[in-house]
Amino acid sequence: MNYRELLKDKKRIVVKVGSSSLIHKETNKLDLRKLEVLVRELSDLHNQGKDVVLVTSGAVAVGASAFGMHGKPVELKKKQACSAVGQARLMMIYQKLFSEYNQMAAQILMTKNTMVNNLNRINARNTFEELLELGAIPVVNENDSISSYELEMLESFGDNDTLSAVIAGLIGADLLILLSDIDGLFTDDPNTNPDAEFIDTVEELDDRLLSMGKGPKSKVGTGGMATKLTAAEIATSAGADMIIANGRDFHIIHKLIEGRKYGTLFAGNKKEEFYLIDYIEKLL
Ligand SMILES: Nc1ncnc2c1ncn2[C@@H]1O[C@H](COP(=O)(O)OP(=O)(O)O)[C@@H](O)[C@H]1O
Ligand SMILES: N[C@@H](CCC(=O)OP(=O)(O)O)C(=O)O
Repeated sequence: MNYRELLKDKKRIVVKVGSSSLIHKETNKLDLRKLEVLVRELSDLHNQGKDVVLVTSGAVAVGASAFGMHGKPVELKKKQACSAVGQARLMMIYQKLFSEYNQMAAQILMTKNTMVNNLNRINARNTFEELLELGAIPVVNENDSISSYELEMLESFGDNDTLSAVIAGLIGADLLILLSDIDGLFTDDPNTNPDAEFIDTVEELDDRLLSMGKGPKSKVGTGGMATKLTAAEIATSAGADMIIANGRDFHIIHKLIEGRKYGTLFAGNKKEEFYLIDYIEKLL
């Protein structure tokens, strides 16, 4: 049997969408038609009886456009102010769209610090479990406007790729889907190397594969593929399958669940002794 055919039986699915998949590049404003498709796809997964968690970026970009800024701000406190305004707007729109499909959207804002602290981590897990039990769809982002730990340690925001994998591990998800502006993992960044080859399936993440995303990281300026491969390491070690696919058209979500061949699939490979905290500490 084709491994991808098993995807239709997944019960608990985390979907992460990057800013680039949600925002009109020219204006930094939300692509509302795409958001509608995203929400409809997730609502339908939920109607199929699956637990669904959405990890969404976009707060800084939406806030920047609300303030009339051109492009995303560089200065940290400006980014924080933008995320405070943008997160509220983003959530208002998700709430409205999910309610049109009779779904209950719930907001959870997290920081790495939340995950390191044992009590906070257990609280977060309990909240996710209760929300899913009650039939809500948690909508998650980093708590950018107050995430002082990351600011002190890294002087920049963390990223939602690793956050979504940590959440997948925390709640025992069996599938993580990262929707990006690229078709999946290539042997090198295809935007800079025309000879880069597409990788369909990764059964075992080894150092050679992990290094493929590292080089181009500095060139692309964002997390790029490096953070997606870190996410793959966490999610697959926790036992979840992970897919990186193109978020150009969010209809891809149901196509992936149907087992159709899009994106790069990383097969879950649960480590005998998997302790999420070990992986989180490596990120700090
Ligand atoms: N080995 C690779 N395979 C595919 N894409 C890569 C690779 N290395 C770097 N990239 C870059 O990663 C980008 C996607 O990451 P990113 O810009 O952070 O997207 P998102 O906003 O969706 O998280 C691609 O557009 C591509 O330029
Ligand atoms: N938390 C930030 C985005 C962080 C992030 O990982 O962004 P992206 O690389 O677009 O997924 C925001 O909402 O603007």
